[in-house]
Amino acid sequence: MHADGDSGGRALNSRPRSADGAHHEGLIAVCLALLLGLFAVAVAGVVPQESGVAVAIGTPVATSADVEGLPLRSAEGGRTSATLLRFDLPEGGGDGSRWVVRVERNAVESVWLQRGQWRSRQLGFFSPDGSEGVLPSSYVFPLPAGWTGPVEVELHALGSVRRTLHPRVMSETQATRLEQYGVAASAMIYASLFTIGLLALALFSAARDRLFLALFAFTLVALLTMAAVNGHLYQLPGLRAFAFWRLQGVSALALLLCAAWLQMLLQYADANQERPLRKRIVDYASLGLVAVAAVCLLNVPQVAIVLQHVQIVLFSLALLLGLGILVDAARRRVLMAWPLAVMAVLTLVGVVMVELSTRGHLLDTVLIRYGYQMGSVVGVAILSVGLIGRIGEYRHQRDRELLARADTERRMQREAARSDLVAELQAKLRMLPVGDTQWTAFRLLLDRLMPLLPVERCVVAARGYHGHDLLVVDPVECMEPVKTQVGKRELALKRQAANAIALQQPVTVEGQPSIVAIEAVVPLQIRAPAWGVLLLQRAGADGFTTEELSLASDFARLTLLHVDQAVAAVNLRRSAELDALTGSLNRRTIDQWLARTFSEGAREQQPASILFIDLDHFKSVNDRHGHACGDFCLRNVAMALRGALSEGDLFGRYGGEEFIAILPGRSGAAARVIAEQLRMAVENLHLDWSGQPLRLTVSVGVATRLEHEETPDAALERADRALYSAKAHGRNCVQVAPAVFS
Ligand SMILES: Nc1nc2c(ncn2[C@@H]2O[C@H](COP(=O)(O)OP(=O)(O)OP(=O)(O)O)[C@@H](O)[C@H]2O)c(=O)[nH]1
Repeated sequence: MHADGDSGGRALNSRPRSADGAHHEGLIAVCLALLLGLFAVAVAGVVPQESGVAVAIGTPVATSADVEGLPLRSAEGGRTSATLLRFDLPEGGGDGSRWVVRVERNAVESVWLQRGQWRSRQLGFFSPDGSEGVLPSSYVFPLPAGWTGPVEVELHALGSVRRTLHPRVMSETQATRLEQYGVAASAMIYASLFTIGLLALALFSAARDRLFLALFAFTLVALLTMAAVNGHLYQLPGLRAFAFWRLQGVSALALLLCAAWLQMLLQYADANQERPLRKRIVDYASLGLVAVAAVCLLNVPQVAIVLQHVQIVLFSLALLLGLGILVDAARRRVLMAWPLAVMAVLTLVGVVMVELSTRGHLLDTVLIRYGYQMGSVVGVAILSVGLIGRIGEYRHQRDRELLARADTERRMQREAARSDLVAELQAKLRMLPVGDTQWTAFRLLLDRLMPLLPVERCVVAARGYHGHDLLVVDPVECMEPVKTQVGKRELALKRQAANAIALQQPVTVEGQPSIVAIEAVVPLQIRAPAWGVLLLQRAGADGFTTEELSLASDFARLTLLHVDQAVAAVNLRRSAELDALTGSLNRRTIDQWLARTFSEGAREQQPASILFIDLDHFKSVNDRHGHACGDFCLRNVAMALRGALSEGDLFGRYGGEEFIAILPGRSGAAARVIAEQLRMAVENLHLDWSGQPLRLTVSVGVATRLEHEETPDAALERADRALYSAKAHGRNCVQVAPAVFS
């Protein structure tokens, strides 16, 4: 079974939005369109018909009217406008209630009705009367009960800028119904903006993105602006002072809203990064709008008159600029840009309609009055959805970063484990005997590999690797069952060891239908006929990733490399230190040990002795049986002599048929005894060369370090003379050199 896992991270879409994201956006847009449709149908069904008594607008009383309705001119200098309303009142109220004159709430200083001595209460936009109720949408003047038939009444208004009023006569019940509708519409608008504002704050605290703080600010300004436009701002105790700026305050807020809208869109469409020129244009436009808003707050009446004509142009320009940003964003497939663009167009149309109605070109209806505001709220809601959708993009981005970081950390962890393994292999394998080298190396391999791979069992099985069979198991408790399993699978494992790449296969247990584990077989690159495998077993059906398998292969390769190097180094060291024929220490090594033994003996005031051992009449062996027999004898004599020595004694071939034994810590007497043992060991050696028995003897010269001697030269000379003496005494004997030979 091949590993089919990914390489540590799934490929993530790097495009700004996936097809899936576009699909979601479409779904959201459809839902919003449906909601809007439902809303429109509900509004159409709920808005009461503005039926009532026909009102004929008569000749203005104080100033001339140039548009239908009631034109109002600057109130500076105390001028008011008044017009004569003519209507015919049937007997009693339309539905049993009183007749009222209802005028849509427009930004006038004050408005009232007058007929002869009778004068209605005086109502004002900026100073709402407590009796008008919560969130009033009109000025309502109840008419005296006795008025029936043709009635002529003057409508007086005082204002700072030109406004067109649309008075209507209707029953009080109908006026109340219209009023309730207005309250509901404005309450919905404020509540929606308030909720979106709170949502923006919550999103800011969750996502810590300034974009949501900008959305909160935008929503707040929108809420204030709409409350000011509808005249409700001045009902709130804390904000009543805003009435000081009259209409200019409303204009200032509306201009600020336009600036906030542009900045918001810039952030939303991410244009500040991609379109530097447009960002500059939008920044300048926003600055310009803020500057005009600041001028408004100077409260100069002339500015108010000029603004009355200019502000619609500024609003439209801001909306168009925003529309441009949105269309561009929609082309770049920014989430929710198309629905937002549509809402921007609808809002633009709504604003223009309101302006036309203010100027008397259109009837002032509740739908016109609140329609564009509701459109704006829906726009803000769409904007919020678009921005919330961006959270998904942030999440993708963050996921990508987290994955990349996790990947880097994992790679660093593996690199660290790899270099630790190399360092440990180098440090520990240096001085070990060959058999221990392999076991230690594979133990290190498992120790380093297991924390990196979640596995339940790790095994190294090798046969004939540098002459050794090996089975290293982690955890060690599994040794016995693993030994049995490996024994049974020996042939199969040998075949798998010949593969070039790691494989994995399911592990099943008899009687169980499902896979209980996955086993990876990583071949060890050992030269045939030796072979070896690294077996990794993971519980469950989750296989190993190719990355994991290559990691295991890499670690195994490194381990083998270091074992091979260590074994080669040991062999090299041996060949440098040992005599090739007999396997004893060679002359060079013996010289080093001699120097060391003597200097240590002198430093620690310890005795040390030297034995020179020379084969007797060896030339005749060579001559009689040939050099091969001579070599055979040398090997066997060396073995016998080595076997007769104790641990701690050193033995080497000094040259030709001459051997040397170094006996650290041995006095002359002890050395004599050992020399005698060596002599006897050779004498008792029964060799056989091509059916012919061979008997050999050795002569031994013994010398011991004198108290002052730090180097072996003199002692060597004494031992040599003692050997010479032994030869002279008939061979096959031991001679101890006196302290000074005479
Ligand atoms: N086969 C073999 N012979 C060696 C080797 N090294 C030295 N010899 C032989 O050892 C013999 C030494 O002979 P000699 O020095 O005359 O001494 P001997 O015959 O042992 O006689 P004594 O030492 O006086 O008892 C020579 O014939 C060398 O050729 C070796 O590595 N292999």
